[in-house]
Amino acid sequence: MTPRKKVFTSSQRIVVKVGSRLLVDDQGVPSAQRIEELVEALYKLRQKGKEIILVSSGAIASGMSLLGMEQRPKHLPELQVCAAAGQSRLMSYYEQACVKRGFHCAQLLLLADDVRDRHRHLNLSNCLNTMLRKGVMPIINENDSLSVKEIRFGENDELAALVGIMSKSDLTVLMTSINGLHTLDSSGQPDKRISIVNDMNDDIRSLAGDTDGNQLSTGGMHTKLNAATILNQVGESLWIIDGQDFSALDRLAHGDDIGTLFPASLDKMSSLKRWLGFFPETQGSLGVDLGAEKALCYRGKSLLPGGLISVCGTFEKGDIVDILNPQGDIIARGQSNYSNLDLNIIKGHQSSDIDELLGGSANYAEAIHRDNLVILKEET
Ligand SMILES: Nc1ncnc2c1ncn2[C@@H]1O[C@H](COP(=O)(O)OP(=O)(O)O)[C@@H](O)[C@H]1O
Ligand SMILES: N[C@@H](CCC(=O)OP(=O)(O)O)C(=O)O
Repeated sequence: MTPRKKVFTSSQRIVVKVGSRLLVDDQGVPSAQRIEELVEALYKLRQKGKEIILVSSGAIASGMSLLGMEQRPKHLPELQVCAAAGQSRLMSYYEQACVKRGFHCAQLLLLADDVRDRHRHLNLSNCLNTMLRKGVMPIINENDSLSVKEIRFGENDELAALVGIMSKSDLTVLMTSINGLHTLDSSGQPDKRISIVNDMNDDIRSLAGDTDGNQLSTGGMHTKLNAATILNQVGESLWIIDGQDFSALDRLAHGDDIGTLFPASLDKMSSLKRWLGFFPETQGSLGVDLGAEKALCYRGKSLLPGGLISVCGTFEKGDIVDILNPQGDIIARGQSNYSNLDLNIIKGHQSSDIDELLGGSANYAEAIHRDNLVILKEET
Protein backbone atom coordinates (compact mmCIF):
# COMPACT_ATOMS: atom_id res chain seq x y z
CA MET A 1 0.00 0.00 0.00
CA THR A 2 1.35 3.48 -0.84
CA PRO A 3 1.91 5.90 2.10
CA ARG A 4 -1.04 7.96 0.84
CA LYS A 5 -3.45 5.06 0.64
CA LYS A 6 -2.26 3.93 4.06
CA VAL A 7 -2.90 7.37 5.58
CA PHE A 8 -6.42 7.50 4.18
CA THR A 9 -7.31 3.90 5.05
CA SER A 10 -6.07 4.22 8.61
CA SER A 11 -7.83 7.55 9.17
CA GLN A 12 -11.18 7.20 10.89
CA ARG A 13 -11.74 10.82 11.89
CA ILE A 14 -10.88 13.48 9.32
CA VAL A 15 -10.95 17.28 9.62
CA VAL A 16 -11.47 18.97 6.24
CA LYS A 17 -10.76 22.70 6.00
CA VAL A 18 -11.92 24.68 3.01
CA GLY A 19 -10.57 28.14 2.14
CA SER A 20 -12.77 31.15 1.36
CA ARG A 21 -11.96 31.35 -2.32
CA LEU A 22 -13.25 27.86 -2.94
CA LEU A 23 -16.77 28.72 -1.81
CA VAL A 24 -17.51 31.72 -4.00
CA ASP A 25 -18.11 31.98 -7.72
CA ASP A 26 -16.09 34.06 -10.22
CA GLN A 27 -17.82 37.22 -9.01
CA GLY A 28 -16.96 36.48 -5.39
CA VAL A 29 -20.59 35.61 -4.60
CA PRO A 30 -21.21 32.70 -2.16
CA SER A 31 -22.11 29.81 -4.38
CA ALA A 32 -24.80 27.25 -3.51
CA GLN A 33 -23.46 25.14 -6.39
CA ARG A 34 -19.93 25.04 -4.95
CA ILE A 35 -21.27 24.07 -1.54
CA GLU A 36 -23.38 21.33 -3.16
CA GLU A 37 -20.25 19.93 -4.76
CA LEU A 38 -18.28 20.11 -1.53
CA VAL A 39 -21.02 18.40 0.49
CA GLU A 40 -21.31 15.68 -2.18
CA ALA A 41 -17.57 14.98 -1.84
CA LEU A 42 -17.83 14.92 1.97
CA TYR A 43 -20.90 12.68 1.76
CA LYS A 44 -18.85 10.15 -0.19
CA LEU A 45 -16.21 10.14 2.54
CA ARG A 46 -18.94 9.62 5.14
CA GLN A 47 -20.24 6.68 3.11
CA LYS A 48 -16.80 5.14 3.39
CA GLY A 49 -17.31 5.19 7.16
CA LYS A 50 -15.22 8.30 7.89
CA GLU A 51 -16.22 10.81 10.58
CA ILE A 52 -15.96 14.24 9.01
CA ILE A 53 -15.51 17.57 10.78
CA LEU A 54 -15.63 20.51 8.38
CA VAL A 55 -13.79 23.77 9.10
CA SER A 56 -15.24 26.23 6.64
CA SER A 57 -13.89 29.69 5.92
CA GLY A 58 -15.84 32.04 3.71
CA ALA A 59 -18.05 34.05 6.10
CA ILE A 60 -16.36 37.37 5.41
CA ALA A 61 -16.03 36.72 1.67
CA SER A 62 -19.73 35.82 1.52
CA GLY A 63 -20.78 38.79 3.63
CA MET A 64 -18.82 41.19 1.44
CA SER A 65 -20.71 40.19 -1.66
CA LEU A 66 -24.08 40.07 0.13
CA LEU A 67 -23.55 43.62 1.41
CA GLY A 68 -22.23 44.88 -1.92
CA MET A 69 -18.65 45.51 -0.79
CA GLU A 70 -16.06 45.17 -3.50
CA GLN A 71 -13.06 45.60 -1.22
CA ARG A 72 -12.42 43.69 2.00
CA PRO A 73 -13.25 46.20 4.79
CA LYS A 74 -10.33 47.39 6.88
CA HIS A 75 -12.25 48.17 10.07
CA LEU A 76 -13.20 45.53 12.58
CA PRO A 77 -16.93 46.40 12.97
CA GLU A 78 -17.47 46.13 9.21
CA LEU A 79 -15.64 42.82 9.08
CA GLN A 80 -17.81 41.63 11.96
CA VAL A 81 -20.99 42.57 10.07
CA CYS A 82 -19.75 40.81 6.92
CA ALA A 83 -18.94 37.70 8.91
CA ALA A 84 -22.33 37.62 10.61
CA ALA A 85 -24.27 38.08 7.36
CA GLY A 86 -22.04 35.77 5.36
CA GLN A 87 -21.97 32.99 7.93
CA SER A 88 -25.73 32.53 8.00
CA ARG A 89 -25.88 32.47 4.20
CA LEU A 90 -23.15 29.82 4.09
CA MET A 91 -24.89 27.70 6.70
CA SER A 92 -28.21 27.86 4.87
CA TYR A 93 -26.49 26.41 1.78
CA TYR A 94 -24.70 23.77 3.83
CA GLU A 95 -27.88 22.64 5.58
CA GLN A 96 -29.80 22.35 2.29
CA ALA A 97 -27.03 20.30 0.72
CA CYS A 98 -26.68 18.00 3.73
CA VAL A 99 -30.41 17.39 4.18
CA LYS A 100 -30.69 16.46 0.50
CA ARG A 101 -28.21 13.65 1.28
CA GLY A 102 -30.01 12.49 4.40
CA PHE A 103 -27.97 14.00 7.23
CA HIS A 104 -27.68 17.23 9.21
CA CYS A 105 -24.87 19.63 9.81
CA ALA A 106 -24.42 21.83 12.90
CA GLN A 107 -22.61 25.12 13.28
CA LEU A 108 -19.91 25.77 15.90
CA LEU A 109 -18.46 29.28 15.94
CA LEU A 110 -15.40 29.45 18.17
CA LEU A 111 -13.35 32.03 20.00
CA ALA A 112 -9.82 31.22 21.08
CA ASP A 113 -10.92 31.17 24.73
CA ASP A 114 -13.33 28.34 23.94
CA VAL A 115 -10.37 26.01 23.51
CA ARG A 116 -7.90 27.61 25.97
CA ASP A 117 -10.12 27.43 29.01
CA ARG A 118 -10.10 23.87 30.38
CA HIS A 119 -13.84 23.67 31.13
CA ARG A 120 -14.91 25.19 27.83
CA HIS A 121 -12.42 22.97 26.03
CA LEU A 122 -13.91 19.84 27.59
CA ASN A 123 -17.47 21.00 26.89
CA LEU A 124 -16.61 21.65 23.29
CA SER A 125 -14.84 18.36 22.89
CA ASN A 126 -17.84 16.48 24.37
CA CYS A 127 -20.17 18.38 22.08
CA LEU A 128 -18.08 17.49 19.00
CA ASN A 129 -17.92 13.84 19.96
CA THR A 130 -21.67 13.71 20.49
CA MET A 131 -22.37 15.35 17.14
CA LEU A 132 -20.20 12.77 15.42
CA ARG A 133 -21.82 9.92 17.31
CA LYS A 134 -25.23 11.15 16.17
CA GLY A 135 -24.13 11.37 12.55
CA VAL A 136 -24.32 15.18 12.50
CA MET A 137 -21.52 16.88 10.58
CA PRO A 138 -19.94 19.70 12.63
CA ILE A 139 -19.15 22.82 10.60
CA ILE A 140 -16.69 25.03 12.45
CA ASN A 141 -15.55 28.60 11.82
CA GLU A 142 -14.03 31.31 13.94
CA ASN A 143 -16.67 33.51 15.58
CA ASP A 144 -15.46 36.47 13.55
CA SER A 145 -18.32 38.70 14.67
CA LEU A 146 -17.18 38.58 18.29
CA SER A 147 -13.47 37.99 18.02
CA VAL A 148 -11.09 40.79 18.76
CA LYS A 149 -7.31 40.67 18.86
CA GLU A 150 -6.84 38.92 22.20
CA ILE A 151 -9.39 36.19 21.58
CA ARG A 152 -8.76 35.51 17.90
CA PHE A 153 -7.42 32.40 16.26
CA GLY A 154 -6.89 34.62 13.24
CA GLU A 155 -6.57 31.90 10.69
CA ASN A 156 -8.57 28.83 9.86
CA ASP A 157 -5.60 26.63 8.88
CA GLU A 158 -4.44 26.81 12.49
CA LEU A 159 -7.99 26.55 13.81
CA ALA A 160 -8.37 23.34 11.77
CA ALA A 161 -5.15 21.96 13.27
CA LEU A 162 -6.35 22.78 16.81
CA VAL A 163 -9.69 21.11 16.07
CA GLY A 164 -7.75 18.09 14.80
CA ILE A 165 -5.68 17.98 17.98
CA MET A 166 -8.66 18.50 20.25
CA SER A 167 -10.86 15.92 18.53
CA LYS A 168 -8.03 13.35 18.24
CA SER A 169 -8.63 13.10 14.53
CA ASP A 170 -6.23 11.10 12.37
CA LEU A 171 -5.93 13.34 9.35
CA THR A 172 -6.51 17.02 8.54
CA VAL A 173 -7.04 17.97 4.90
CA LEU A 174 -6.50 21.60 3.93
CA MET A 175 -8.29 22.36 0.67
CA THR A 176 -6.91 25.44 -0.98
CA SER A 177 -6.38 27.03 -4.37
CA ILE A 178 -3.05 25.35 -5.17
CA ASN A 179 -2.11 21.67 -5.32
CA GLY A 180 0.13 21.62 -2.28
CA LEU A 181 3.48 23.03 -1.24
CA HIS A 182 5.78 23.99 -4.09
CA THR A 183 9.41 24.86 -4.43
CA LEU A 184 9.87 28.48 -5.42
CA ASP A 185 11.36 29.75 -8.67
CA SER A 186 13.94 32.56 -8.81
CA SER A 187 11.19 35.18 -8.60
CA GLY A 188 9.64 33.53 -5.53
CA GLN A 189 6.68 32.05 -7.41
CA PRO A 190 5.50 28.46 -6.76
CA ASP A 191 7.40 26.07 -9.04
CA LYS A 192 7.50 22.25 -8.58
CA ARG A 193 5.06 20.44 -6.31
CA ILE A 194 6.48 18.60 -3.29
CA SER A 195 4.59 15.35 -2.99
CA ILE A 196 5.45 14.28 0.54
CA VAL A 197 7.23 15.90 3.50
CA ASN A 198 8.55 13.39 6.02
CA ASP A 199 10.72 15.87 7.85
CA MET A 200 9.55 19.40 8.60
CA ASN A 201 12.71 21.50 8.74
CA ASP A 202 13.88 25.04 8.06
CA ASP A 203 14.42 24.34 4.34
CA ILE A 204 10.78 23.32 4.00
CA ARG A 205 9.62 26.23 6.14
CA SER A 206 11.56 28.69 4.02
CA LEU A 207 9.37 27.76 1.03
CA ALA A 208 6.24 29.11 2.66
CA GLY A 209 5.15 32.39 1.18
CA ASP A 210 2.14 34.59 1.81
CA THR A 211 -1.12 34.32 -0.01
CA ASP A 212 -0.96 35.43 -3.65
CA GLY A 213 -2.63 38.75 -2.89
CA ASN A 214 -6.19 37.55 -3.35
CA GLN A 215 -8.22 39.68 -0.93
CA LEU A 216 -10.49 36.81 0.09
CA SER A 217 -7.65 34.71 1.53
CA THR A 218 -5.36 35.05 4.51
CA GLY A 219 -2.36 33.12 5.74
CA GLY A 220 -0.84 31.65 2.58
CA MET A 221 1.46 28.64 3.07
CA HIS A 222 2.89 29.79 6.44
CA THR A 223 -0.21 28.90 8.37
CA LYS A 224 -0.56 25.59 6.51
CA LEU A 225 2.98 24.55 7.48
CA ASN A 226 2.36 25.64 11.08
CA ALA A 227 -0.69 23.40 11.03
CA ALA A 228 1.40 20.50 9.68
CA THR A 229 4.04 21.01 12.37
CA ILE A 230 1.67 20.83 15.31
CA LEU A 231 -0.39 17.97 13.89
CA ASN A 232 2.73 15.89 13.25
CA GLN A 233 3.82 16.61 16.85
CA VAL A 234 0.68 14.90 18.18
CA GLY A 235 0.99 11.98 15.76
CA GLU A 236 -1.52 13.08 13.11
CA SER A 237 -1.16 13.62 9.38
CA LEU A 238 -1.90 16.70 7.29
CA TRP A 239 -2.57 16.79 3.57
CA ILE A 240 -2.75 20.00 1.51
CA ILE A 241 -4.74 19.57 -1.70
CA ASP A 242 -6.21 21.70 -4.44
CA GLY A 243 -9.92 22.14 -3.76
CA GLN A 244 -10.84 24.03 -6.90
CA ASP A 245 -12.43 20.74 -7.89
CA PHE A 246 -13.86 19.16 -4.74
CA SER A 247 -13.72 15.70 -6.31
CA ALA A 248 -10.04 15.90 -5.33
CA LEU A 249 -11.34 14.30 -2.11
CA ASP A 250 -12.23 11.17 -4.15
CA ARG A 251 -8.69 11.08 -5.47
CA LEU A 252 -7.32 11.50 -1.97
CA ALA A 253 -9.46 8.53 -0.89
CA HIS A 254 -7.90 6.46 -3.69
CA GLY A 255 -4.47 7.41 -2.42
CA ASP A 256 -3.59 9.29 -5.63
CA ASP A 257 -0.40 11.33 -5.66
CA ILE A 258 -2.02 14.75 -5.29
CA GLY A 259 -1.10 17.77 -3.17
CA THR A 260 1.45 17.51 -0.37
CA LEU A 261 1.19 14.95 2.40
CA PHE A 262 2.82 15.43 5.81
CA PRO A 263 2.38 11.91 7.24
CA ALA A 264 2.37 11.18 10.96
CA SER A 265 5.48 9.46 12.18
CA LEU A 266 5.00 9.60 15.96
CA ASP A 267 2.60 7.67 18.17
CA LYS A 268 -0.61 9.54 18.96
CA MET A 269 -0.21 11.85 21.93
CA SER A 270 -2.45 11.36 24.99
CA SER A 271 -5.34 13.78 25.61
CA LEU A 272 -3.69 15.30 28.68
CA LYS A 273 -0.47 16.02 26.82
CA ARG A 274 -2.41 17.49 23.90
CA TRP A 275 -4.16 19.78 26.30
CA LEU A 276 -0.95 20.82 28.04
CA GLY A 277 1.02 21.33 24.86
CA PHE A 278 -1.30 23.28 22.63
CA PHE A 279 -4.10 25.03 24.46
CA PRO A 280 -3.66 26.70 27.86
CA GLU A 281 -2.10 30.08 28.36
CA THR A 282 1.18 29.65 30.19
CA GLN A 283 1.81 31.56 33.41
CA GLY A 284 5.59 31.67 33.23
CA SER A 285 8.71 29.98 31.96
CA LEU A 286 11.62 27.93 33.29
CA GLY A 287 15.11 28.13 31.77
CA VAL A 288 16.98 24.80 31.88
CA ASP A 289 20.60 23.76 31.22
CA LEU A 290 21.79 21.51 28.41
CA GLY A 291 21.80 18.39 30.58
CA ALA A 292 18.17 18.91 31.54
CA GLU A 293 17.25 19.63 27.91
CA LYS A 294 18.73 16.29 26.84
CA ALA A 295 17.15 14.40 29.74
CA LEU A 296 13.71 15.80 28.88
CA CYS A 297 13.83 15.65 25.12
CA TYR A 298 15.75 12.44 24.46
CA ARG A 299 15.42 10.33 27.60
CA GLY A 300 11.82 11.05 28.61
CA LYS A 301 12.82 12.20 32.11
CA SER A 302 11.10 14.56 34.56
CA LEU A 303 12.49 18.05 35.12
CA LEU A 304 14.49 18.11 38.37
CA PRO A 305 15.29 21.33 40.25
CA GLY A 306 19.02 20.72 39.63
CA GLY A 307 18.63 21.46 35.89
CA LEU A 308 16.81 24.74 36.44
CA ILE A 309 18.70 27.93 35.66
CA SER A 310 16.00 30.60 35.71
CA VAL A 311 12.37 31.16 36.66
CA CYS A 312 10.18 33.83 35.04
CA GLY A 313 6.63 34.91 35.83
CA THR A 314 4.34 34.63 38.81
CA PHE A 315 2.64 31.29 39.17
CA GLU A 316 1.32 28.78 41.67
CA LYS A 317 1.73 25.04 42.03
CA GLY A 318 -0.36 23.42 39.25
CA ASP A 319 0.02 26.27 36.76
CA ILE A 320 1.32 25.64 33.24
CA VAL A 321 4.75 26.94 32.28
CA ASP A 322 6.99 26.83 29.21
CA ILE A 323 10.41 25.25 29.44
CA LEU A 324 13.20 27.00 27.53
CA ASN A 325 16.59 25.61 26.53
CA PRO A 326 19.81 27.64 26.93
CA GLN A 327 19.16 29.22 23.50
CA GLY A 328 15.77 30.47 24.72
CA ASP A 329 13.73 28.14 22.47
CA ILE A 330 10.57 26.58 23.89
CA ILE A 331 11.33 22.87 24.16
CA ALA A 332 8.49 21.70 26.39
CA ARG A 333 5.53 22.73 28.47
CA GLY A 334 4.29 21.32 31.72
CA GLN A 335 2.44 21.66 34.99
CA SER A 336 4.69 22.93 37.75
CA ASN A 337 4.83 21.16 41.11
CA TYR A 338 5.96 24.39 42.78
CA SER A 339 5.24 28.13 42.70
CA ASN A 340 7.73 30.53 41.12
CA LEU A 341 8.81 31.59 44.63
CA ASP A 342 9.65 28.02 45.65
CA LEU A 343 11.37 27.25 42.35
CA ASN A 344 13.57 30.29 42.77
CA ILE A 345 14.73 28.87 46.10
CA ILE A 346 15.38 25.30 44.87
CA LYS A 347 16.68 25.98 41.35
CA GLY A 348 20.11 24.41 40.74
CA HIS A 349 19.86 22.22 43.87
CA GLN A 350 19.83 18.44 44.26
CA SER A 351 16.35 16.99 44.88
CA SER A 352 17.66 15.55 48.17
CA ASP A 353 18.32 19.09 49.47
CA ILE A 354 15.06 20.79 48.56
CA ASP A 355 13.00 19.71 51.55
CA GLU A 356 15.38 21.50 53.86
CA LEU A 357 15.53 24.53 51.56
CA LEU A 358 11.74 24.82 51.60
CA GLY A 359 11.47 24.36 55.35
CA GLY A 360 10.06 20.83 55.16
CA SER A 361 7.34 21.55 52.58
CA ALA A 362 8.86 19.84 49.52
CA ASN A 363 6.32 17.23 48.45
CA TYR A 364 7.88 16.39 45.10
CA ALA A 365 11.38 15.51 43.93
CA GLU A 366 10.56 16.90 40.47
CA ALA A 367 9.92 20.49 39.45
CA ILE A 368 7.70 19.02 36.71
CA HIS A 369 6.90 15.32 36.54
CA ARG A 370 7.26 13.69 33.12
CA ASP A 371 3.58 12.63 33.14
CA ASN A 372 2.65 16.31 33.23
CA LEU A 373 5.16 17.37 30.62
CA VAL A 374 4.90 17.56 26.86
CA ILE A 375 7.96 17.86 24.61
CA LEU A 376 7.51 20.45 21.87
CA LYS A 377 11.02 20.47 20.44
CA GLU A 378 11.32 18.94 17.01
CA GLU A 379 13.80 16.15 16.38
CA THR A 380 17.16 17.46 15.18
N1 LIG B 1 5.73 27.48 -1.43
C1 LIG B 1 4.45 27.66 -1.79
N2 LIG B 1 3.80 26.69 -2.45
C2 LIG B 1 2.50 26.84 -2.82
N3 LIG B 1 1.79 27.95 -2.61
C3 LIG B 1 2.37 28.98 -1.96
C4 LIG B 1 3.73 28.88 -1.51
N4 LIG B 1 4.05 30.02 -0.87
C5 LIG B 1 2.94 30.82 -0.93
N5 LIG B 1 1.92 30.21 -1.57
C6 LIG B 1 0.60 30.82 -1.79
O1 LIG B 1 -0.33 30.32 -0.83
C7 LIG B 1 -1.62 30.38 -1.42
C8 LIG B 1 -2.60 29.48 -0.64
O2 LIG B 1 -2.90 30.07 0.60
P1 LIG B 1 -4.20 31.02 0.81
O3 LIG B 1 -4.34 31.93 -0.36
O4 LIG B 1 -4.12 31.64 2.14
O5 LIG B 1 -5.36 29.96 0.70
P2 LIG B 1 -6.63 29.64 1.62
O6 LIG B 1 -7.59 30.77 1.46
O7 LIG B 1 -7.11 28.37 0.99
O8 LIG B 1 -6.18 29.44 3.03
C9 LIG B 1 -1.38 29.94 -2.85
O9 LIG B 1 -2.35 30.48 -3.70
C10 LIG B 1 0.01 30.47 -3.16
O10 LIG B 1 -0.03 31.67 -3.89
N1 LIG C 1 -13.02 33.06 9.51
C1 LIG C 1 -12.80 33.72 8.22
C2 LIG C 1 -11.79 32.99 7.38
C3 LIG C 1 -10.35 33.18 7.82
C4 LIG C 1 -9.42 32.37 6.94
O1 LIG C 1 -8.51 31.72 7.45
O2 LIG C 1 -9.67 32.39 5.60
P1 LIG C 1 -8.95 31.47 4.49
O3 LIG C 1 -7.53 31.93 4.34
O4 LIG C 1 -9.73 31.67 3.25
O5 LIG C 1 -9.04 30.04 4.97
C5 LIG C 1 -14.11 33.74 7.41
O6 LIG C 1 -14.93 32.84 7.57
O7 LIG C 1 -14.25 34.64 6.60
